[in-house]
Amino acid sequence: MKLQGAELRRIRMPLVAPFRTSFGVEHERDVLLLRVVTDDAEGWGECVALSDPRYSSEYVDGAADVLRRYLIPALAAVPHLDAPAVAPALAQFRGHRMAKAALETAVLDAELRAQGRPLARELGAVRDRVPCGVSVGIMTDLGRLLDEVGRYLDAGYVRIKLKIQPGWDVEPVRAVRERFGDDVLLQVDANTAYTVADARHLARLDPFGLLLIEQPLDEEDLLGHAALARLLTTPVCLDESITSAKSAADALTLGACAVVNIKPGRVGGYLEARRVHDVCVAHGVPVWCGGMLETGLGRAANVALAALPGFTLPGDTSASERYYRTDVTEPFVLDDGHLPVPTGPGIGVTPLPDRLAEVTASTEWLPL
Ligand SMILES: CSCC[C@@H](NC(=O)CCC(=O)O)C(=O)O
Ligand SMILES: [Mg+2]
Repeated sequence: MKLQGAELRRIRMPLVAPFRTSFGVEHERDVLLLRVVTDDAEGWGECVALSDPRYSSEYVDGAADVLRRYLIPALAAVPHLDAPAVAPALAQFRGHRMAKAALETAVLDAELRAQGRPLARELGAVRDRVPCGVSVGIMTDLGRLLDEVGRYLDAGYVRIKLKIQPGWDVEPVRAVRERFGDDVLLQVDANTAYTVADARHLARLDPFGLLLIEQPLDEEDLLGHAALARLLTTPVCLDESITSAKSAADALTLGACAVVNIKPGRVGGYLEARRVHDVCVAHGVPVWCGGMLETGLGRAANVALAALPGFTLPGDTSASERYYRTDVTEPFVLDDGHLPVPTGPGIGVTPLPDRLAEVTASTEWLPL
């Protein structure tokens, strides 16, 4: 393939409700979508970077800038472009994994659409639907939390994840256990809000039979997570710390985690995400697919990834309505707690033109 041009599109997606984590509150997603035009086909990629550099160092304006000035021009120089050629062509630029992931995904989507191959098949999916968990934000009071958890369980979600932070951790977990029982699959996500000095406090979560505690410490503190893992019975899962297959191998070798949350945007794309999966499977470590409040475009690709054999825990692959009143694609609708794996070529979905126009804030065409 030869890259002929690329469109950077910013869309504004209001959330159905504010989503609060230990690093802030999201009311609306300012999403960067990428459409690449090649001589064979077009392809779509969604950049998962948030508006501000609070989850990681990336943010959406920075991703747009690095794509416009460095990443897209670098691909224009590749004579025979295909998805495996993207990462090597971009390796000269440091970091910016979410921006690189969006670009690689768009190239992969175009390549697979041209071949008529679904992404799930390309990645090695073994399932045609995936069980879905849901992420529940930090609330103002326990009553509202329990109402929201009850609604998600009634909707059929097979796993509940609670966002936690100092001052909102043991009590919400206890309240959910007391109201919904010990059989509900339950986990927590701290988004780096604690330090290893909080180990004794975090051990108070151990009696509640959690599946895992996600990213309790700073993303660079692998040794702290290894020390914490020795003090807790709840398995430690890493999210922000795992930025590549190599970093997954390092974390596992150090005993820093027993479970890995795989997010394609965080690790630089779906091809690296598969490598992270393969490393974890080789170590006998379960993985699950994390989420970044993706629209149906990123959601479709995540559901394909979540169908790989090592994804043995329910992911944050919720229905479109968890976050959006109207998605930019046909909505993903929960069916008996599962989402179907897209079967169309490439990521298997495309934006609905009218809906895309409604939410578009800006478009920028980069001729190459
Ligand atoms: C805006 S918070 C995004 C990062 C967070 N993601 C979720 O909690 C799941 C979000 C989703 O369902 O897409 C995480 O650290 O795992
Ligand atoms: Mg997380």
